[in-house]
Amino acid sequence: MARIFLKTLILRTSLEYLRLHVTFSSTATTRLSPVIFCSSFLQSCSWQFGACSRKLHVEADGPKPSPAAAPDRLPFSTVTQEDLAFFSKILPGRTVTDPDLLESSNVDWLKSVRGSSEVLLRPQTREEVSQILRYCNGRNLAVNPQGGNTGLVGGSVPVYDEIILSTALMNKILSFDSISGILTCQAGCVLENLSLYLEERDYIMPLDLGAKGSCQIGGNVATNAGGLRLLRYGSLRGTVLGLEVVLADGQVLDCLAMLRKDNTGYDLKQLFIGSEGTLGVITAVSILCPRKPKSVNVVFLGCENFEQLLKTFKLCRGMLGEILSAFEFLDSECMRLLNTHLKLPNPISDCPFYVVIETSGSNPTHDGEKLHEFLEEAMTSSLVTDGTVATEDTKIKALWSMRERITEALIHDGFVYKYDISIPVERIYQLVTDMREHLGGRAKSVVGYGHVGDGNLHLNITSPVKDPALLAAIEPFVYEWTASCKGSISAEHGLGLKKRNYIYYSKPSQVVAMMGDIKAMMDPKGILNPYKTLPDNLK
Ligand SMILES: O=C(O)CC[C@@H](O)C(=O)O
Ligand SMILES: [Zn+2]
Repeated sequence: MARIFLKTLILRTSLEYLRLHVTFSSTATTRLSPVIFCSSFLQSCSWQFGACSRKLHVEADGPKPSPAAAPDRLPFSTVTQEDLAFFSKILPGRTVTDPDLLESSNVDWLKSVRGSSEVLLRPQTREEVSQILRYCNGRNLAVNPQGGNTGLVGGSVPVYDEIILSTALMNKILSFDSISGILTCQAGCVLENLSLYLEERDYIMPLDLGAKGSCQIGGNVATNAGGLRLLRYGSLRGTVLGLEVVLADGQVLDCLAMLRKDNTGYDLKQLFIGSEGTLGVITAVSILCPRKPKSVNVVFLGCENFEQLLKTFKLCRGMLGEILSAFEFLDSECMRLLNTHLKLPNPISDCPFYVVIETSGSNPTHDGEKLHEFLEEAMTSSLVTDGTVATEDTKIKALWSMRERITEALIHDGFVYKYDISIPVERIYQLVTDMREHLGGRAKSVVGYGHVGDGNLHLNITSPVKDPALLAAIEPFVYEWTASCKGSISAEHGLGLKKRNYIYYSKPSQVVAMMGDIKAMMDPKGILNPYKTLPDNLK
């Protein structure tokens, strides 16, 4: 009975309220409820599935960093032939000095920060990392720890000639406990590979990012990456159970607990989560993984204004409760860029705002019923004006790409100024509106998208080329606006090189000074990822 009811409801819904193409999913024989979906949209974008947006590289002739962005080079030693001989001895065949091979490690994914390192080290074990750091500390050589190099704030590349210490070859899974769901692996494991490994065992990673095909778990933890599943599974500060870290002087700090509960003193691993490689190099991680949901649905909806979108979020939380796993948004400007630059067609009719809602649960019938009830309520109360639903994997990926590939679409629009703000959710879009008004016609595009469920806005502004006058109009306006709402000027991307000097907009000087004390205690010579995270002039 329930299934027939569902079928009737969704068909009625689609006919009366949604202008949609109705097709049946490939699982329609086992599930009676039809899937509402635009099939032409799916065909046209099927080629790009699995192609992680961060894998698409733009040409390597991007702009050089502005001199103002980098402080003067600190008095570290420079790498000598003797140093290279030492590295080659401990890392035979894994000490890279060929400038062509170093090129992609010297420049960030956005091509906005470019270092001039002459050596890239590729250790495979914590012992090798320990030997490298002990040596560099003794010689006063600066080190830039690097994971997948997908960061957006210039934290993952050298600023000058720092030695690049890549974790890419530290890519072994060390253990997985199928009862507790605790995974322990080396820091260089690529997030997508971990996800595939876990999915075969009926588990998933607690985090998911657009950059999953390239980013590494060590970098994710070092930056406390947020991403698309945070609403459901919380931040890495909760799901990371243990870390192994090599300190600046080469000591190995074993905090690799595999326990959910451990109140024996200070939780030192938290110091390294989000410290962007400035306090130690993470070499292994243990992380609590959720069970793979048996039923996943994704809905793509259109709203007339941001107020309706927020009401939809409130309704969604109330009606979907425990099965809600993501609530993301994009504005019509993002849609325009997806259409123009990536040729991704809008799966629904044009609307000022779009929402991606994901549900994950253990009972497809129960989840389907809840979702349909929510959709009916959202449509009858005119909170949403159009929409489409997917339950089948390929179609789910197609809808997700409308959200995940915005970063890539922006790269094709011009030089991108990126802001990653968290403020009380009611106000997140006001910043975009105010910025548009403030800039007038000076920017090429001003777009807003992000994680509504986490109160996290991604405000991105583009110009045909790098434009210092535009930057001067954006900053400090954007930071002052954020501080006036007691928000964070970096919700999930970190401070890196680009945002380090704006830390005071979100943290009191006393707190920043204490961060400086911790850095001085743990890395007295300051060799680990210099010029990042901490401001140039500690107050
Ligand atoms: O490109 C950005 O500004 C945001 C990237 C990422 O955090 C996202 O949520 O898509
Ligand atoms: Zn994000």
